Amino acid sequence: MVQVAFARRGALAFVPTRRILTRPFTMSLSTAAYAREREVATEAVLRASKLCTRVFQNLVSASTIEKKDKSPVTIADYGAQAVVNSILHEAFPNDPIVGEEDSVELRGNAATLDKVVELANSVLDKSLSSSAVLEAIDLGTYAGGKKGRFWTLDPIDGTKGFLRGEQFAVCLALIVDGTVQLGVMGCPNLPVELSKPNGERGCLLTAVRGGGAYQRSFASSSTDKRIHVNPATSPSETQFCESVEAGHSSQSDAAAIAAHVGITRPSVRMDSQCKYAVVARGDAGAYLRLPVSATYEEKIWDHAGGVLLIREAGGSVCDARGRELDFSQGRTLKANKGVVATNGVLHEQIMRAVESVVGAKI
Ligand SMILES: Nc1ncnc2c1ncn2[C@@H]1O[C@H](COP(=O)(O)O)[C@@H](O)[C@H]1OP(=O)(O)O
Ligand SMILES: [Mg+2]
Ligand SMILES: [Mg+2]
Ligand SMILES: [Mg+2]
Repeated sequence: MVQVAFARRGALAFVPTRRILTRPFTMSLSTAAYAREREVATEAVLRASKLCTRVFQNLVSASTIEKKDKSPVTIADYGAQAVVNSILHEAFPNDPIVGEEDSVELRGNAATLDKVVELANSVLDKSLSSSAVLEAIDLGTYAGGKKGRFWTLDPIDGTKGFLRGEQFAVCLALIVDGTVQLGVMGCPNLPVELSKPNGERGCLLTAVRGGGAYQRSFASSSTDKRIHVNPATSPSETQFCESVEAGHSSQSDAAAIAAHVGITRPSVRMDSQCKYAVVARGDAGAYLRLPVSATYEEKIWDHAGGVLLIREAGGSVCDARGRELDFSQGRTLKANKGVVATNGVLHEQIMRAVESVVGAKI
């Protein structure tokens, strides 16, 4: 517990200086806060990531069906949600889950359900029946809210990126009384080093509140390495990161904001919460998500883990109006509009530009 206290504000004053200097901000995983949750979440996300990669390699072209909202959803989304929910429920049977998917369409499609069951069982140590898989998926129907502890899951964030063979992420976070305490993100297609796109791919990113942000590669021998945001003090030294989909975030407003702060490098465009990961590890200076619709409400599972990663890597996050993101409002971030995540140093400067470009219209 002593080592954990080093990372907590307030506890620092009681720790002798020499010990701070010799073991700065280190955490022992066995004694850290939420250690068991982190272990279980990591296991769940890695198994779900394996399932997604298997689907992409073998089945994706044959198995895309359409949800009523027309967004693509594959057997991988369902399978990953079944796997993560089932592992979470076994370890923490009293914890509710806010998950993106539900089983409604799957219940009317026996052939697809069979594939989902086979897939889920291929990465689990047990054999779930069809009804157990449906029940596991529907553990994700919790409404969220201000009080208590719950998980939020996006089994595949960036389904469009997944279908294109580009970036997607399995995103899991633990929220307690409205505050994100743990985030675990599996990014199967993300290069371990962005500058080496043909190098090793597959990253696990983890953050515990007050305990730092870490990355390791999917390779089994890999160990967690602490990550930090880019130290750039001038916007011109860095670039923005934004959605591939112009319908999810205004790329023209982002270009205007970049021009305003003197960024000349093109934005890094990628799908999913991988954008939070690349800002947290310093590949980009900021992630802008700028509203294109007056009515769209961001979902908590699209942001919870990523926001914690940014903060624990030394960065800052708020919405496009400068408000704190509020994860206590239910399944959506209905009190917020858009998201701006930065390396911290550049936050005020970027927010001034955001205000001047989009302030009047959001
Ligand atoms: N109009 C919209 N504005 C912002 N985000 C959206 C919109 N429609 C869908 N999304 C969500 O954006 C996320 C992907 O973002 P990105 O483009 O950054 O990868 C998905 O979770 C997707 O939700 P859904 O999974 O329900 O389709
Ligand atoms: Mg979706
Ligand atoms: Mg999503
Ligand atoms: Mg999704």
